[in-house]
Amino acid sequence: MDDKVEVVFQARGLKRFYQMGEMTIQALRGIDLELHAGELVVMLGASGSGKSTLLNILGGLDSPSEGTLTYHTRRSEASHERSGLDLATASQRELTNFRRHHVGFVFQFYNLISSLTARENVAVVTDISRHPLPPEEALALVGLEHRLDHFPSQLSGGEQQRVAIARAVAKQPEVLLCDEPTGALDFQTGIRVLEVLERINRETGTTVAIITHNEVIGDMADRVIRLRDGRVDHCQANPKRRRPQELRW
Ligand SMILES: Nc1ncnc2c1ncn2[C@@H]1O[C@H](COP(=O)(O)OP(=O)(O)OP(=O)(O)O)[C@@H](O)[C@H]1O
Repeated sequence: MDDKVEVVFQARGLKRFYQMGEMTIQALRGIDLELHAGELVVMLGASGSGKSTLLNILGGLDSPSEGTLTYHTRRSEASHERSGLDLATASQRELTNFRRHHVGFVFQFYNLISSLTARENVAVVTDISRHPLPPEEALALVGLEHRLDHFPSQLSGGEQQRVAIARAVAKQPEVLLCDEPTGALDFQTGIRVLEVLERINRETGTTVAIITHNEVIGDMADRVIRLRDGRVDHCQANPKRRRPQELRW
């Protein structure tokens, strides 16, 4: 491995089982992987391959049944965090702290609060953050500086997703985890959202992981990780990242 690569997540033997009565569903069957600081990773896989399960575990929303998952922060406010936090054995308090200060989430459906404006939806998060961007700045980063006082119902689907991205990046997370961020959007709008994610990665150095079943999106990544049947099938570095506006599907 390149000496300069800084590991943000290291997963070893990650498994996630679901017990459904007599039946055990093996969503993850032993995942080994690393995510690197500052990279843009696309995780591809067929429906049911375990993508969302993995992303939820990386984000501290869920815990593995077996295995280890170490998170290394580049920030220095807590020495135990600096030396690596095992999310598999972390307490609820540590997981809450991790989610609040280190990761941002973007989901297929935007989960905005309908009674709050774009600015207020972002402020909900910045109010409890350690290093927040002003909501106006976060919204400018996603190209919505002219929509600050619009309510979700007054915004298009793509604009709502960009508010959701602004909300996720306003706390200046080290990692941005995106679960099918373009899944509910048409092609043009989806490209616009990918441009925003690419820009955030390029300009702020935030590690970005995007899960999708859309193979084409893999071309904009530094690395593509393919999941199959709860395992990493293949990991591949792209010689060159393509800009989202070059993608077609
Ligand atoms: N809460 C749950 N209870 C039981 N089984 C689950 C649960 N969540 C996921 N699974 C199962 O685990 C497997 C992996 O699911 P997961 O949602 O991670 O796949 P995915 O790759 O994200 O799929 P999709 O692209 O369709 O969203 C599937 O077989 C799914 O049915």
